[in-house]
Amino acid sequence: MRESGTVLDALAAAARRRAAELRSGGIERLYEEAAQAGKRGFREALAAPGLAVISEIKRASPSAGFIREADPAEQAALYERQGARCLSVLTEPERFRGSLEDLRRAREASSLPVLRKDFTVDEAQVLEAAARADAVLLIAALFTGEELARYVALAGEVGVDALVEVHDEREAELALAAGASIVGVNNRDLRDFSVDLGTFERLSPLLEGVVRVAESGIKTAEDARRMREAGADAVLVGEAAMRDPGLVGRIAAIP
Ligand SMILES: O=P(O)(O)OC[C@@H](O)[C@@H](O)c1c[nH]c2ccccc12
Repeated sequence: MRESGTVLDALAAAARRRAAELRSGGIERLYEEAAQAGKRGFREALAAPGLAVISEIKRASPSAGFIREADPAEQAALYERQGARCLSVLTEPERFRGSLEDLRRAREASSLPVLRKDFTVDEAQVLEAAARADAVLLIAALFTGEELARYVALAGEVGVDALVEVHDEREAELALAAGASIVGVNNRDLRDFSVDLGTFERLSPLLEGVVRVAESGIKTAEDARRMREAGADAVLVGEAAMRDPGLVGRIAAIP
């Protein structure tokens, strides 16, 4: 596991505490809820022809601070009108000011597949996501290779797509070895919040067999075009789309 930054460690530790509470309610119940949930094809939406935009609902972040207040239902409907193919919703409460209620309301207000964006570190959280969303984020830096493979398999068993997020070559190899079918390259280093779109350009050739998502630091349609030219099937845009949803429409118009 990469020696990750203190913010990432703190977020993962908080997620572990929440997962323990979740688990205390009974893991069987979580399996039942996951099994009953309907699904919208997250992976299919990203794999369809043309550059897909995953538009994120994020009120704040450690790197940007407070971004802006948002009603998740209004934001979801606005993103859908602009041509987003999927939504990403932050559910981490402390540093991102998200919630499961945001996830529920965003998914209810649109027809788009929704990714639950949080610091998943436990089986219970995968099941919780499977009952409420169409995809779950697995950050490779938080797992050993064996753990990552186990969580990717679990996601497949309970019918939720897994977006495995990587930031370097080693993690890209881990994601492929774990059987990931969707890999997001985070252009932001979660240790120091530095952003380099070259990260996606460097790692993309390693990921040709899977659905490739370029995440973070995409501020203009030109940035998105650059990711497309480097092999991206999708771009995930948060802060810039929260500040200017019209950006989603400009990116969705890229052939
Ligand atoms: O706001 P940006 O620079 O467009 O980044 C969006 C998204 O990639 C970012 O929010 C993100 C990528 N991976 C994460 C993991 C946890 C929380 C957030 C993230």
